[in-house]
Amino acid sequence: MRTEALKPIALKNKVLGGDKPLICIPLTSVGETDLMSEIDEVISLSPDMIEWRADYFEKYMDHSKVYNILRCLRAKAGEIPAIFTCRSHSEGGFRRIEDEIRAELYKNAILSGCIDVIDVELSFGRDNIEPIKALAVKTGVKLILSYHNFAETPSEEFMIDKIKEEIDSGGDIGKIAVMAKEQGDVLQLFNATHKARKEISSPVIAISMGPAGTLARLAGWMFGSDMTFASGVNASAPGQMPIGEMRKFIDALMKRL
Ligand SMILES: O=C1C[C@@](O)(C(=O)O)C[C@@H](O)[C@@H]1O
Repeated sequence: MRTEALKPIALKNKVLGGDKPLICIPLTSVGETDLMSEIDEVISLSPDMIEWRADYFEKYMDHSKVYNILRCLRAKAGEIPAIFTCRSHSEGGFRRIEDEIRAELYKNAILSGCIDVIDVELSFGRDNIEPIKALAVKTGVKLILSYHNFAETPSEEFMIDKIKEEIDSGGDIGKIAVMAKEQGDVLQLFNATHKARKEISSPVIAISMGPAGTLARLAGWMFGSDMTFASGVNASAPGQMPIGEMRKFIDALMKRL
């Protein structure tokens, strides 16, 4: 097995794939006014990164409103890097949005100059991913290619292959988020992360969802996961916990290493 040196990615004043795992908080408001106050509340919690889950936003069809939110987010977040995500319904998205519209949202978000990273499902397919990737490369936006499974934790081999496929398909960062039904599933995810880390030089994000997956959200970084998600105002996935609790736990573990 190859052991590739990890190549960290600098995002504003943060490093993905550095010594510390980054903690990201998602924004999940449906309405514009709520979203604006959610941005303020989330920033007051000082996350390492912020993810805008635009699939929650009711006015996703209104270009000028979407652009306005992106500009506000950028202005308020300052040096906190931002991820733009419009999750597909089949992989846990809040609402059903047509592929063409999602592709356009991603392109507009990249061109807005307000975001640092986009998160696109690998299942969006080559024809959709390639033009998004080309635009991202041109503008210096990093691409997370991701896989979500809200039903189960697939086999270790499947998860490792999925991460490799994400990187081979143009992802700067590979991500898997899978449902843990019992603690054995978390062990499986840890093993997959640990092995993938040895074979892949790009940053990796590996998450176990659901209550049984809690340990992976807290300690996944010890096995090679470079980012974890915490709840700010709302959770965007099962098992997310408040950032304060998460930070204390991670800091306690890091101090002893
Ligand atoms: O894919 C992920 C991970 C996640 O699903 C989680 O389990 O924390 C939360 C989502 O907002 C994010 O896009």
